[in-house]
Amino acid sequence: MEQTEVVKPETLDDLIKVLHKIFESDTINIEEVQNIVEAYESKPQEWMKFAKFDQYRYTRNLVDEGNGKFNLMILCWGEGHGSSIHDHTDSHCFMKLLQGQLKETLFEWPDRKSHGDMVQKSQRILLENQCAYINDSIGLHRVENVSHTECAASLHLYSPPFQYCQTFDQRTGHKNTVKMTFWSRFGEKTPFVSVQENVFEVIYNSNCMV
Ligand SMILES: N[C@@H](CS(=O)O)C(=O)O
Ligand SMILES: [Fe+2]
Repeated sequence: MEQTEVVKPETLDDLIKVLHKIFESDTINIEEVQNIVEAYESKPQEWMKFAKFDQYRYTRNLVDEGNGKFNLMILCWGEGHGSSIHDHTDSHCFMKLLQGQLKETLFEWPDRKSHGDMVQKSQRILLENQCAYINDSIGLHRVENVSHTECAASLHLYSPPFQYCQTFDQRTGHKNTVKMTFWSRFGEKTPFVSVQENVFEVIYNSNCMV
């Protein structure tokens, strides 16, 4: 497979330019993207304008629409904030720590026969500048900022972009289809996203096992 030379992106803008180039192609090399995203050394002054925190839950802040090929966003995690167990709608998901640390817990997809607790596969702590990767064939995950004193920020790239995903109840494996919202887009707070609205807005409760 053709591979663009791994040149360290010096700034977030550089990284975005390189990503545009890579995603022009129809086939993407996961390792190449992971290496390039990891090579960018996070500098808060470059991404601060996108990093908008909420008191109650993590926020999703759109940075770039990748010519329709990917969505790049910064997620801001206050102390103790975490996501539900969820899938990634058949997309590639790259996740790089810009600041702080996050705990990622991987789960197996529940099957029809399974009752009760979902099966946990592994757990790891992601450190600053690391870039993790997940897709639906690897499994489901939950991400948490377990720190009581530090906030965290992470850069996520999803390709192709998606608006809906499924969340899962850890105790039962029951799933909901949810719409994902942006707290801000291109540095501007999204109108009408109130504090009552969840990151994952439930639109369809299947109320039955997967
Ligand atoms: N995939 C989640 C964030 S995470 O917990 O990986 C989202 O896009 O909101
Ligand atoms: Fe995720």
